[in-house]
Amino acid sequence: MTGSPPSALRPQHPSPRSLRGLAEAFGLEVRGEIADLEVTGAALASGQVQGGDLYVGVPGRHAHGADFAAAAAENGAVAILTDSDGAARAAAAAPELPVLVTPDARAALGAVAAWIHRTDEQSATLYAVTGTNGKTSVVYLIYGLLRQLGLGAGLTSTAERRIGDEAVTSGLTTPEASELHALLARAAEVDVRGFGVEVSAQALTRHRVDGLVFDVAGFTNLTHDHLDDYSSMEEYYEAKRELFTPERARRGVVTVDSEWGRRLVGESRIPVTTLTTLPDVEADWRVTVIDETAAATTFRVDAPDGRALTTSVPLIGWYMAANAALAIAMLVEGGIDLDRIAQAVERDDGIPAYIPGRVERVSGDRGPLVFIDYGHTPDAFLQTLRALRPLVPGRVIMLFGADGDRDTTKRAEMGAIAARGADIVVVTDFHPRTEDPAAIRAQLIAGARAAAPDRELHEVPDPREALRRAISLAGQGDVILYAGPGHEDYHEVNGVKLPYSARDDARQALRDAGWPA
Ligand SMILES: CC(=O)N[C@H]1[C@@H](OP(=O)(O)OP(=O)(O)OC[C@H]2O[C@@H](n3ccc(=O)[nH]c3=O)[C@H](O)[C@@H]2O)O[C@H](CO)[C@@H](O)[C@@H]1O[C@H](C)C(=O)N[C@@H](C)C(=O)N[C@H](CCC(=O)O)C(=O)O
Ligand SMILES: Nc1ncnc2c1ncn2[C@@H]1O[C@H](COP(=O)(O)OP(=O)(O)OP(=O)(O)O)[C@@H](O)[C@H]1O
Repeated sequence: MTGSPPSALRPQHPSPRSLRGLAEAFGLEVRGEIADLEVTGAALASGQVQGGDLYVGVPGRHAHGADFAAAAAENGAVAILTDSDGAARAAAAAPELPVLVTPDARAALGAVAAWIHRTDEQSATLYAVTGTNGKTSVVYLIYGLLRQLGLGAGLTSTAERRIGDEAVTSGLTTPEASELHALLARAAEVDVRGFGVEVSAQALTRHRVDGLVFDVAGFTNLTHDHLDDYSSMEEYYEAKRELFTPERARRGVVTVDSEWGRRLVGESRIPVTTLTTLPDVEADWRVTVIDETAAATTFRVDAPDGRALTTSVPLIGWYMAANAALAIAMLVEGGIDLDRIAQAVERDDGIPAYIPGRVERVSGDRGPLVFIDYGHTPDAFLQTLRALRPLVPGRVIMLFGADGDRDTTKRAEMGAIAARGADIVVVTDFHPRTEDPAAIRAQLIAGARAAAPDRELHEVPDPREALRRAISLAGQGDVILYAGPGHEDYHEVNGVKLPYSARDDARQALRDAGWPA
């Protein structure tokens, strides 16, 4: 998400389709005159409607989208697709706007958007990645590898939507189906051969990836998160498992390091191949980390057919090797020969991946190492602290907060893991949204105190000041991990997104402290 409204990548030369044809194809009830109307796109938010769009009005938590029919019409919508309740609302709000009625407009949207954008004729290989942590990373690694192979590539992630070199900042992790199909249509215009999609559990639950079948689905891991949206880990798992069905994907690659991954293999309804980083776990693909430095992680991948590849990623931590290996295995499952990948990575001396805000180093060659990370789950904290510890002789200083209005049950555990794994913790504010920021900090601190009562702990509400405090405590040979903000460029307080880039601020704070950055 961004401080300013995210823009979207859409086809530049859409071929209009008849609205009458759409109504007939989907058996939609029509209210109003649509005889000569043509449609070129679809949008689920009135503010995102462009001329020629079908506006899709769905009920939400706060409002019914059909209530915004007038704004959609003003922006150029040719008609509204909505349910019967929405039809009555639309008639009141924008009597001139034709209405197409369907029982559940959100459920219809994927197929409708695919029809409008002709994405059922898609020729790019589609890769979907799900799991709690690592989705964005794997999607960027797939994109990086495809480009390395000389193939046109695209991606959608929490950080960006990207087609070739063209990128826009993301709103949701997984776009609504209207945006996703428009992206794929744009990708087809520029001959993208492979496209990576980060698929959240919410996307599967909310029809966002409807209207397409992925060629390869990948699974990273499943750990505590989103227990505000799902009532239990079981329910959260079941939402993710949905990706491994023939309606959603043709084949899969499952990381079996976790119990959830092993269970998924048994319950998948599509053929899957397995991957592990653990020596004592059975799997088709095996990943062995060879070397970890502050600049790169080197690893070996053993394929099921006996071939192997040794390479590196300019990313920190064993899990980036796991993420890169998953990307490689998914490409192989998608039809790319492993030897071709091996030649490309050997030629370039590794995989040239850049993942915005994922354990991203902002410090220079003197002073403390400073990494900005997007980790906001207990497991991401744990794994990243583990990855960083061996990189420095000195202390690990961890700076973090926790999202307001999101899963509150993970906070104590996040505090505990930080206090156990770091030498100094600095607790700050991170998107308090509508919650009392002091209460969020108190939950984190309670978790930290319970786990490591003697740990040096600083509570500094303002993130800018907190970062300066962390830097003032650090010297050469120490590392600062600032977990949470990652690539983001805002700090959300009470519904207002204030401009704030942790990466820029950290570089400035380092320079102010006399270190290069
Ligand atoms: C809880 C949830 O899923 N909310 C989603 C929902 O919003 P809502 O129900 O609150 O919508 P609402 O405000 O009642 O409005 C209803 C409808 O009217 C439309 N509207 C509203 C106002 C207006 O002026 N014009 C207009 O058209 C809205 O676009 C919406 O379609 O419909 C919106 C429109 O698509 C989504 O943006 C919004 O996602 C919110 C931002 C969200 O945070 N979702 C989270 C749960 C989420 O999906 N997260 C996952 C996982 C992240 C991860 O990887 O960790 C993700 O994929 O991002
Ligand atoms: N394979 C992994 N296992 C555990 N932790 C990981 C893994 N990969 C990345 N991480 C950690 O999780 C954080 C988020 O990584 P990434 O953005 O790739 O995951 P994600 O699944 O896309 O998360 P989100 O959906 O919240 O964007 C990283 O910044 C890092 O701290």
